[in-house]
Amino acid sequence: MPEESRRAVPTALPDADVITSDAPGSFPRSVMCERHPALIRRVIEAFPYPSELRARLYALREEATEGVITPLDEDAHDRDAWLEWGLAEYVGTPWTRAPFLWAESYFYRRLLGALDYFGTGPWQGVDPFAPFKRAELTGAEAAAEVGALDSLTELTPRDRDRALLLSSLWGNRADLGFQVGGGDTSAAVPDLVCDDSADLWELLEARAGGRVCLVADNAGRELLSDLVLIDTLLASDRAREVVLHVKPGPYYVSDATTADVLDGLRHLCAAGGAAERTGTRLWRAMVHGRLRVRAHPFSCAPLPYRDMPADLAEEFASASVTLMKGDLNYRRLVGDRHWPATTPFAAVTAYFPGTVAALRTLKSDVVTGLDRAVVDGLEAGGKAWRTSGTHALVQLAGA
Ligand SMILES: O=P(O)(O)OC[C@@]1(O)O[C@H](CO)[C@@H](O)[C@@H]1O
Repeated sequence: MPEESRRAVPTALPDADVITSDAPGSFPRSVMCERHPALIRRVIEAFPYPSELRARLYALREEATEGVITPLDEDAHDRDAWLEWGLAEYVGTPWTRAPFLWAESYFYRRLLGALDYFGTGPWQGVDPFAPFKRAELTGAEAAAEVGALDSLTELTPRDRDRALLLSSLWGNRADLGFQVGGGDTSAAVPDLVCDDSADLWELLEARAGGRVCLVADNAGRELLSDLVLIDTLLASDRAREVVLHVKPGPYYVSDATTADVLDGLRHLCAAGGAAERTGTRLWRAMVHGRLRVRAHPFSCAPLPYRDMPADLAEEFASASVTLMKGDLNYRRLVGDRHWPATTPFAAVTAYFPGTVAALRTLKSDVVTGLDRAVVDGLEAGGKAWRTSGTHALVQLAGA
């Protein structure tokens, strides 16, 4: 079994195979062999890349769908990090045989490399996903959600809290990689297969005045709702400080970077009404240090959080709660394995330093912490409830 984590999983947990994209017809296989080629096609259509960059993208598409993993260039700036993350072990392995989490992450690193994102030439730092993220931020849905902030004042504080948490959770379905794969983001608020939100708000009240870490997922609409959630935590002093973890570079199409946070803030400030007041408070919070943005290299690592470095563990340990947003962060939090869905969430996150809450729309196979009856009901429904984006969860552990 390929090693997904570099640290042994405690024996108290059920034996669960690491998820790979080896099985024909599986969701991971469709991501590696259909969604990624579709993404390469969309990126090429979105930019007037010169032929040598297009050729590299086509070569990556061939390698990542039918070939074996090849190493980074000797002079790659992050080669040591990737060697630390297991690159030498996987070179020569068919992409579909490596852990899905590892291979998918490496695909995005290689895509940036193919486009000279880390180079010193004219394409340095050009985010290949920027057009998609920008279009989502300026789209009709985002405008409607921003406009809805004006009516939040009509809600009771409790209802406002619930609405904001659901918005942050619901926003997670709007990830562009999911949409590239034909995911439906138009359905109503996702069914909650597990809902610890009441306990989460109770904990935030009890630990008022602490530091909340929010590990962001997608830019655009999801990030806007995360920013509004952060504002309400700061304005109500349920958080003295919020540390917003973003990615150090473009990742998984729509994952948020610092540039996306600034785009989101400017979008709120320019929207007028309650959105403008929210954006202005958040801008001031950043200036005065109550809202800090962090872009740790491990946020783009191909490994589970079980392998996180000490400095990141210390930061999460110091938080009153760490809010983990999205599907990819969930996979990294619990370990991307074929866990039985009833495996206790507390058991698979027992390693995590401090209290952690996952807010996630289900868009991939892994899930834990569900009641048997809920699983039986979902399975009876016959639909691809794990990957369709129609269900979501709020799970809390380590309180
Ligand atoms: O973390 P997000 O944005 O909620 O979702 C990311 C994600 O669901 O998209 C990929 C498929 O496109 C999955 O492999 C991955 O987990």
